Amino acid sequence: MENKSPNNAHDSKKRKRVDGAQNPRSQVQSQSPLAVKKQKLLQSRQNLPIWSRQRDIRNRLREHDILVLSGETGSGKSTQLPQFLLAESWCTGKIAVTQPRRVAAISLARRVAEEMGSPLGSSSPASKVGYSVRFDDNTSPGTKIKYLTEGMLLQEMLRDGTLSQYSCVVVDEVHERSVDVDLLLGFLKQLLESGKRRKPLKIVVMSATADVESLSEFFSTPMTKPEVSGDTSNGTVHGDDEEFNGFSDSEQPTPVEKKQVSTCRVEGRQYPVKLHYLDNPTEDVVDAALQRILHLHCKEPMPGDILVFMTGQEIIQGLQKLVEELAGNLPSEYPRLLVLPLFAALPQAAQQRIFERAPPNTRKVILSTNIAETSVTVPGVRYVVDTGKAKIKQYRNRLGLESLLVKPISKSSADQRKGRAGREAAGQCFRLYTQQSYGELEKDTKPEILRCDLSNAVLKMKARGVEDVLSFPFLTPPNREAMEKALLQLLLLGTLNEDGKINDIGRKVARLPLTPTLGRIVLEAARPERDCLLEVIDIIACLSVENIFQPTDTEEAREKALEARSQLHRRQGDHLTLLAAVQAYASETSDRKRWATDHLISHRAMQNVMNVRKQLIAQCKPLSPNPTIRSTTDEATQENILKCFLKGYHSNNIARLCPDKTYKTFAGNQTVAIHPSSVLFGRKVEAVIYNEFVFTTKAYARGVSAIQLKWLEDVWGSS
Ligand SMILES: Nc1ncnc2c1ncn2[C@@H]1O[C@H](COP(=O)(O)OP(=O)(O)OP(=O)(O)O)[C@@H](O)[C@H]1O
Repeated sequence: MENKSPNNAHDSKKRKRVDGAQNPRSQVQSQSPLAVKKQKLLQSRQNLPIWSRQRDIRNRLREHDILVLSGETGSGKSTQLPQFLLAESWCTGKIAVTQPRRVAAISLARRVAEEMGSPLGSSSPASKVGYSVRFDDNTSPGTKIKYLTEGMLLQEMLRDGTLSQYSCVVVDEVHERSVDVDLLLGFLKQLLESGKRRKPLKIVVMSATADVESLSEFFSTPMTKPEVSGDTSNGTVHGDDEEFNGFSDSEQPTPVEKKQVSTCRVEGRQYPVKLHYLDNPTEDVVDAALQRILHLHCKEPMPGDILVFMTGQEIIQGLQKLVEELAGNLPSEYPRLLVLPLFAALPQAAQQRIFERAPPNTRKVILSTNIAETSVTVPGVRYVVDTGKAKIKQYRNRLGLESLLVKPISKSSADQRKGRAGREAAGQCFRLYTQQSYGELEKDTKPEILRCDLSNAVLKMKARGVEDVLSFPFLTPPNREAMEKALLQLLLLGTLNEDGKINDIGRKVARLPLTPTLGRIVLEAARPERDCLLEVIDIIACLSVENIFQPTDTEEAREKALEARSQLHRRQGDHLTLLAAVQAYASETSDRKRWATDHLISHRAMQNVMNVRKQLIAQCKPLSPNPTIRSTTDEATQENILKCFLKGYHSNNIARLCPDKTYKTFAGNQTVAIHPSSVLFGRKVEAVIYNEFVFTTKAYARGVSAIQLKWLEDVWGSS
């Protein structure tokens, strides 16, 4: 039968096998699934617009240290450019490729490993491609190309200031302008100008919508005075490059050579994307998305998956329910619908499901926040539905409050969203707004540094030895008031000394993969007086993942949840309730999944909590090598746990009850209500701490616990 097969591909495979029989070496090669896949992907790589620019790009980087590369979405920047550079004689170390988000870092590493015929990450010492994201370092000693989040590269810079293991840093999707990317650009500029690297370091900055002019100017204009006054007191190891001690304040400015920056534009994309707008604005964007999904599903041929951009987790889960209900009622001749949510707090394994091909006769519908907006290729997606909105972080200096607000996206974001279609074949993008509304959008999203709490950024700068943070080379300098506020907050947290220098606590906090606030809470818990490190880690692990409690959006659901979780609820509030849930889950030895279902708790979120908890315990070992396990029914322990949070939250996340029975925040004197999801909902206590200030129909505090005002003296009085 096999011999008579008319299938050419099959024949050619067979021919290869016959050839291989004569040459054992090629037999091994031709049979290795990795090599077969590599060969198969080579063809598509060669069709990418960037392929023909390979020689040009390599030449530019031989002559220049800095390249600003722009090119349309899907032209091949993220996957191809690092591979082009591997064979260059200057490339003796690794190539770091930063991404704004872990979902992109992981999926790009997986794709590039396939393209190179390499195993991924730590799965084999022979692996050439890996990734590193918070709580997951998947690299091997042989890793040459490492995709990592911007935050992870900043963490690496705290340990190795000259990035001595790298020959090249590619800063991808720079248009997103996260705080981390802005810090990274500043540090890289300082590093290049310091002349402290023995081996060359090449920098590539790229994006589809990069502001090439500002970036070139930023890198080519020398700093008048180098700003880094190296912090060597933390025992930093700098690898085999010369130590990057920076410059002390007393040193005279050294003339810095003007850097030549090369710029390059890659034109074109492989497949077109047809754009559609609404004729009239819609009032109900969720309903418009639902209608569009069903219309596409019923009218458009298979295959063709749908990617929908929504604002946040709750709205995504709501729409998921609606789509699933309606899809369940469709006549059987229609293909099946598989709805997959995607948002930041979702565990990694669940996020990665979107990259699996849909089962036969099934259409994938991915409901995503803007985390799938840049860099990712979701296999199978032909249609993008864009609601035109995103949750955007907003910081109000005066109040010291950071909140997430739903706002219209920028043109640049809309174009990135559109670019998620047309990556494997021609695609279509449905914008659920009018063409006029598109015209009215801002060109770019405002850099995060102009609209967020800067304490994390400032602590990172201080930990890296930047004394005068106000003159750090920022692509867009942040508001001075916000910087001063951050400095003050770090001082109140006890991470800086009165003279503004980082202290031991600050250094320890900067090394934890947590915000300064959460890091300070952990450090407080490790103090012998408090001695509740493991318990606080359990709570912080919960705060680092999606909500562990199943949503209760109706009164009936709320009552059911109250009953199911009654044994876990703690009258002191949500922090100790989370702790009770984690401890009960961890001690469940028979059937954890069942336990989670019975308590209306997400098993998936709990698995993630266990993972984060394990990693935080490992990272906190230096703080307390043998932490005690405390009885959490003991009142003194409960009080200590809450005092640790009070220490970290300081006056920012505290509200007290006023005579008119409303709660008012300490910072800003804002009226705030306890969120209905809290176990303290409806209760009146003298004061509360809370994890989040959110504004939906009104201002709410979420993740709330009761505290006593008399604790303040004990907590804030101590260093
Ligand atoms: N995981 C994947 N599965 C299938 N095809 C992929 C995958 N990743 C990349 N590709 C293919 O490679 C092309 C180039 O992707 P790449 O991410 O390198 O482009 P890019 O220029 O960086 O795009 P963007 O600016 O949108 O991030 C995609 O359009 C797609 O055809």
